[in-house]
Amino acid sequence: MSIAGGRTWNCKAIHGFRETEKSRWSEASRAILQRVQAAAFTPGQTLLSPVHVLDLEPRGYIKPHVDSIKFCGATIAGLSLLSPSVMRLVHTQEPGEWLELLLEPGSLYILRGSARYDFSHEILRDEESFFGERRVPRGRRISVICRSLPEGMGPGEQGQPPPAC
Ligand SMILES: O=C(O)CCC(=O)C(=O)O
Ligand SMILES: [Fe+2]
Repeated sequence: MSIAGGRTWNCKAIHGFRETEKSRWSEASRAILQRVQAAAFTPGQTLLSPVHVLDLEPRGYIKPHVDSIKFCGATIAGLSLLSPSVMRLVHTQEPGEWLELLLEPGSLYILRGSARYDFSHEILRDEESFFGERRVPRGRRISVICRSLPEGMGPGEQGQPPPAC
């Protein structure tokens, strides 16, 4: 399955989804992407292009993973749209060290530093979607994800496999 013209990546971490890579945006969307990029990236970082758009169905979820360092650099910035969701970060060496983020529609999360490399990230499935005591019912969720390229990789050398695999 793919969104208009998109390429489907077969990824084990993500369930109940379709996705695409998008390089053409309306002027209004470009302005939003520029704000995201100004907030999340330093001028020295080259961005993976095009932008990754992920459409998770209400029953869809993302299992814990660390984006591949082969294809994704030091920063991941995700704009979370439509349904609220809970993102959980768990330390890969110390599973008792974890935190959860409530991603309200329109919120932006930025994974960099330790959060990028030392913690896995996941989006909880509807049955487990709680933020503390608060139930966060899941509906369709769309995320728009900007990533930096691995250090030293030029725009022409971008790898093809999905960062989550
Ligand atoms: O949907 C998101 O916000 C995160 C997606 C993700 O983790 C990935 O594509 O690697
Ligand atoms: Fe990821």
